[in-house]
Amino acid sequence: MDEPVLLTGAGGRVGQAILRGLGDDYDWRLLDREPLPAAKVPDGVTDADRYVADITDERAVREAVADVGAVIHLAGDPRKTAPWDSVLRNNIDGTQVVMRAAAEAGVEKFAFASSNHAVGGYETEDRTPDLYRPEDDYRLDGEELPRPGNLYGVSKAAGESLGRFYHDEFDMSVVCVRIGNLTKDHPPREYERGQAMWLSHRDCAHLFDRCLRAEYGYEVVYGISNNDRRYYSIERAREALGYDPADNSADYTFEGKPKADRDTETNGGRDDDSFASDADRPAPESPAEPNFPADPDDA
Ligand SMILES: NC(=O)C1=CN([C@@H]2O[C@H](COP(=O)(O)OP(=O)(O)OC[C@H]3O[C@@H](n4cnc5c(N)ncnc54)[C@H](O)[C@@H]3O)[C@@H](O)[C@H]2O)C=CC1
Ligand SMILES: O=C1O[C@H](COP(=O)(O)O)[C@@H](O)[C@H](O)[C@H]1O
Repeated sequence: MDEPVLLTGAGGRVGQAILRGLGDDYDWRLLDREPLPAAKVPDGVTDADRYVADITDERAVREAVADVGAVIHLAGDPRKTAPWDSVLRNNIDGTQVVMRAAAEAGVEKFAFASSNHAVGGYETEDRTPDLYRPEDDYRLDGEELPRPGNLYGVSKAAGESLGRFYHDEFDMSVVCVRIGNLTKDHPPREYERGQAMWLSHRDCAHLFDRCLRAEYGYEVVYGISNNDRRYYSIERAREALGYDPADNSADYTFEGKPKADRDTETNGGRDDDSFASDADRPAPESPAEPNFPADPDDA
């Protein structure tokens, strides 16, 4: 892609996984309502390409999307316990502002961070916990209707619907990635559901790279690694996008330790957590903590 790529929510966990993997591969324009410390910004991204703005600010968003070829839209409230006023503002209203601005500016490709929680309602009592185990062959493939298990999931289903609308009305290519559970260096520990939907950092970066490079119309895909345990199919992501994940939660013990003789995740080839290639840059205070209060059951 020759034009810049706008990344919203660039300072967060997913944004940083993408930038650590693909920092050198695109001309990035970064938007976040929190100022990004230098350690979170790839080399070569100028101050002019860093927007400190809320995604509900239409003017700022229009400025940020001008002349970009693609948008990866991550900004929002990621909490599964998020209250309605927050998801309404940050996830639904904010997503509509970003998608409309992108469509009206003639952006070619738009990748939207949807969530496993858009379909959490399929995890019924009679299906769980078997669903999370490798022997179980139940699969969601992205063709099913959304079935949110919480209001956060409702907001993600709304984002998918907005994507459908802006694809149909403006012919913008839209891919909605129902992201599983992103953790760094190892799958979620002692958590069957989390291990079934693990998305490693390098697979996350690779998947969004494919969202920027592949040709598609409107797609809903699952964003998980190649886990033996899984109830999401990654076939559509493979077919439509050319996704070819490298990681598998089965290569780790239930406690999250790498099993012997496996190729441990390399963090996109970088051996630390930051972009600080020169000694003058401050080290990150902490790796990409979410700026909403944590979900109570997240350790
Ligand atoms: N981390 C995960 O495992 C998953 C994440 N997702 C989705 O991916 C996206 C990113 O999630 P994380 O990186 O985990 O969250 P995060 O909380 O670490 O990062 C979100 C970033 O967006 C920014 N932001 C939030 N609201 C904003 C607004 N109104 N205007 C401008 N910036 C705003 C925050 O400052 C933050 O830097 C979210 O949409 C989330 O729902 C979906 C499924 C799983
Ligand atoms: O959408 C999201 O999902 C992941 C995984 O969900 P969980 O119920 O297993 O915690 C969550 O970690 C992330 O914060 C959220 O945005």
